[in-house]
Amino acid sequence: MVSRQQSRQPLIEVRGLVNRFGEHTVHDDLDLDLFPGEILGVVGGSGTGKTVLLRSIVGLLEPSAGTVRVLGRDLLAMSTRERSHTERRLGVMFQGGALFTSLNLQENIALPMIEHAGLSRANAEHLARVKLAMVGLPTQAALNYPSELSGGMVKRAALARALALDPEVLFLDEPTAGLDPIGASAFDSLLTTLRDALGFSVFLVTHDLDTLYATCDRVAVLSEGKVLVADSLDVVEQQSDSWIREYFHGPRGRAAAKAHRQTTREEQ
Ligand SMILES: Nc1ncnc2c1ncn2[C@@H]1O[C@H](COP(=O)(O)OP(=O)(O)OP(=O)(O)O)[C@@H](O)[C@H]1O
Repeated sequence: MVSRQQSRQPLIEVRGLVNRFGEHTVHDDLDLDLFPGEILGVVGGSGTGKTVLLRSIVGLLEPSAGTVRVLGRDLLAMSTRERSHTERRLGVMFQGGALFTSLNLQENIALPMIEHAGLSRANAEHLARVKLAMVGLPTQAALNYPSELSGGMVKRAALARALALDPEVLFLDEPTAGLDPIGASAFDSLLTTLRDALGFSVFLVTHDLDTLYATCDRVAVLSEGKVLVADSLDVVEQQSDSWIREYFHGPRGRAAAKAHRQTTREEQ
């Protein structure tokens, strides 16, 4: 796996981030960077604030303090117009997909193109069919409604929607949750293939160890309100922190690492 971040300006720069809900401090002076072209995995125990961090970066949640620079600009200091322009350069795939159940797939994916890029309905639906093909869905699925699809197909459709406006950064929140191992592994391959082909960067919140090993250039571990470490898996695995040891060196972590090393050997 290629590490692409060296000596590049980060696309996303989070500095001194604080997020509080009442008495509960979720982030306390958190720093994190996302570099061009990389897939950054974000992990941590339940409730460590992975989703809150994602929401703070994409502008869905106003942090209590700190700065978030997105594509070189301070998100919180932008005018509403600039902010909405910047937010269009970010694609987000939420947990569960969040597709509109009353729209078929091509309508779901065309919607952001009509609303934000001003495309005609016909052009948007044509492009939506291209996006659906790009994520590996059969042509006829364009006219299906989300309820008519398998979990794996819904995930692919949600990915197509996140890619509708050709984002520079893609944010994924637990994209393989609920998929069987074969479906999850197919999603991992799709993600790396699309990243290699289109060159976007990925902020990937996940609990899925196989996904981490199969896709990530770097992994950031959240703990006690901060990023404990953000580095390659080889480095992260070696940290002495108890959660990291349990996560990466427990039975599931060992199995994922072993499977990854075997796949890497077979590919060489
Ligand atoms: N709008 C909100 N109001 C109050 N508390 C919130 C809000 N959003 C998140 N929280 C709290 O912030 C903490 C972090 O939530 P978050 O969903 O980011 O965790 P997470 O690391 O993504 O967890 P998981 O791995 O279980 O999905 C949780 O304790 C949650 O209850």
